[in-house]
Amino acid sequence: MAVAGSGKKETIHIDQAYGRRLAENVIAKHPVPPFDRSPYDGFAIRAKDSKTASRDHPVTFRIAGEIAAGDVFTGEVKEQEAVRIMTGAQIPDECDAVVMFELTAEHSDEKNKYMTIKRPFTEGDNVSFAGEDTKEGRVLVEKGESINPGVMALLATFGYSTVEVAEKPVIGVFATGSELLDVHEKLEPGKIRNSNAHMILAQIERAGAEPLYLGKLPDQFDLCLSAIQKALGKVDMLITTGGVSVGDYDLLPDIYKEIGANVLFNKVAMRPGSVTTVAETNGKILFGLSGNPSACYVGFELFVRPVVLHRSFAKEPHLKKVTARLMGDFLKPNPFTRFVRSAIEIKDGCLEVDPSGFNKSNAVAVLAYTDVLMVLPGGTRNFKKGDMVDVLLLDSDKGSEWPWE
Ligand SMILES: Nc1nc2c(c(=O)[nH]1)N[C@H]1C(S)=C(S)[C@@H](COP(=O)(O)OP(=O)(O)OC[C@H]3O[C@@H](n4cnc5c(N)ncnc54)[C@H](O)[C@@H]3O)O[C@H]1N2
Ligand code: MOO
Ligand SMILES: [Mg+2]
Repeated sequence: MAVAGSGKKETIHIDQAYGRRLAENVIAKHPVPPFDRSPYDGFAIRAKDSKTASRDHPVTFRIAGEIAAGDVFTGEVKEQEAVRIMTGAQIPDECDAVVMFELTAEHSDEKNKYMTIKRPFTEGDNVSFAGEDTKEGRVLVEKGESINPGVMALLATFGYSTVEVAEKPVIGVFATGSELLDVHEKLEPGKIRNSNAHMILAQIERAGAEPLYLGKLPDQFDLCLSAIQKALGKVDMLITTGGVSVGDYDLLPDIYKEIGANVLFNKVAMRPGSVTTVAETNGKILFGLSGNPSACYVGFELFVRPVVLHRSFAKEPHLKKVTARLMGDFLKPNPFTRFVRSAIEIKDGCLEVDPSGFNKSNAVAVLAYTDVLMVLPGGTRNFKKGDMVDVLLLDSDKGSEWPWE
């Protein structure tokens, strides 16, 4: 976690807050509701005045006034008096119950308006009490949590016109590979379009960081070296895809050496993404993700995303782990822990995981239907339909502390 660094805060306007992560606790600055109020359109009464009311002996109240939501009743409510009150309006001090319009009958004479009821009410009937939702001083949402629409409601409730949030780390992205074409270019022999960059830019956004696309680089040492050196000044972290394995044109390992980066690891016992390399130089983290799309995708979610969340004060920065039932056999042996890109659905009240389809490290089609990474531990094999397995949720803003026990 030392290398992961620490997060920075910034203060933003509430209108920009949706989707960001809190850098401060959201505290109830006053009780909610702030005053006893009516949950119905009806009449506020003193419950004791209704004690004798029954079908045969209705009790009559003189209507002493009316209060709309936003108004406050200034008079005094006396014995056998009621005040017309609307939903959300503050209940007059002397009153302690509310009768819905539907349970009253109204009439009037030359001087006054009246209403009658045919049943008694007790103190507190139909009162929405001050503080029943939340008491003052309660921590409602903790620093590090994501600001969802409900949190937006709380920020507004308590007058947070500005809010402290985690600054989004800026993550630069280079796609490396002389075979790469831009998205608008026509296919030509031996070439493919650069899909990883667009995928990673979206993953960066999903993780809550700021993507900075720096372009694609051909597999030429000097060019890559100077581009990476230059880019480091502009970003908090730098992702490259491709060129990280043992091929003649896999230049990243030598580039890390040349810039004197501290390589934290350059292989991981997992599939896909075994070539994932992470290095650090002057407080900047370099993620050397695989060129293979599925391996690149998994490398991001397992290694980059947790760093983003850690810097955003999330207490559980790793992907949320839950269990699911396998929808079909997965018989392949797993010499190393496998993270299978899979879809999920709910069937008979149970989460089911479908790992079917072409699922190699270079697979791209499956990614469009990937909701989870199904975790099959190293040293296992022959998973059967119906087996319970761990899955890591990709679209949840909740996390796990450390999901891969
Ligand atoms: N002799 C060995 N060969 C390989 C090993 C090994 O251990 N020994 N590891 C294999 C594994 S596992 C993987 S994963 C790949 C990793 O390769 P690199 O990260 O070096 O990536 P590249 O060689 O540049 O490209 C691999 C593959 O991905 C395609 N690619 C690259 N960039 C993109 C992009 N931006 N968008 C879409 N596709 C991309 C590229 O054309 C290649 O097909 O190495 C194995 N080899
Ligand atoms: O790193 Mo490779 O993705 O294990 O296939
Ligand atoms: Mg390679």
